[in-house]
Amino acid sequence: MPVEELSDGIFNLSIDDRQMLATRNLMPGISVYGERLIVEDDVEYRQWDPSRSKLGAMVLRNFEIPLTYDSTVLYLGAASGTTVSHVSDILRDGLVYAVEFSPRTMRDLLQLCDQRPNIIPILADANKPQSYAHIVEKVDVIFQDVAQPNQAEIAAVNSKYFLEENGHLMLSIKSRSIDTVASPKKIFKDEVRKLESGFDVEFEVLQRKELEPFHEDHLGVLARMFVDHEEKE
Ligand SMILES: C[S@@+](CC[C@H](N)C(=O)[O-])C[C@H]1O[C@@H](n2cnc3c(N)ncnc32)[C@H](O)[C@@H]1O
Repeated sequence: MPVEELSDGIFNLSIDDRQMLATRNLMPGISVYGERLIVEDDVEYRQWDPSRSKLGAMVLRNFEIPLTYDSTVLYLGAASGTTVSHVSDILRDGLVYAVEFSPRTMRDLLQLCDQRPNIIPILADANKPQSYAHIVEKVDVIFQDVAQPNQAEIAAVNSKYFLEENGHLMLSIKSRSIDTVASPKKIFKDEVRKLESGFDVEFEVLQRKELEPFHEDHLGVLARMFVDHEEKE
């Protein structure tokens, strides 16, 4: 079975002429959400369904994924950990801080954390980074999937607290969480403009693409935080 590494720890498997996105399973033998496990050359992979994961969709939409085996990541909007589990697979020697504000969902996430030592669960509102500043160190990457009206602001305020110099922000923007009536294209343009110049941290937007056909009315954004204003000139 041909296996192609698309990015560090992220694979495309060709099975019976069909392509399958996958990560290498950090916990062999354990399926997290009913996904398929495939063994090839003594390595076990876990199928990664892009229609259940904005990050998975971003991989298939050819974003440059800034994650490596030893990255530290702040993940905002972890839910029960479907995508966090794949981030955990990728970060074999790294760490992911997983923030989720729903106590009920957090209970499922805690079960995942029991199995995986590189996930630190945090029950908190991503609007209040000061409430978890005593737990989270500086990170290489922030990934955000929170479906809130102030998505860009949440990304900016967390980046200011936690993102390393030249660190990357990966953001999924859901237009319908911002405005159900306005055109998604206009909303996306406004949100990207806010990221570029609307806050006291500024970002260089490196890639922006809609996440269809996997997620309707969602924009994926990859950005790098400017260290200071001079660098931008
Ligand atoms: C679309 S789901 C995330 C799915 C998840 N990223 C995945 O791919 O497995 C959005 C999650 O963000 C959480 N959320 C929304 N607003 C939040 C906030 N302000 N702080 C923390 N979590 C939030 C919701 O409770 C929900 O679980």
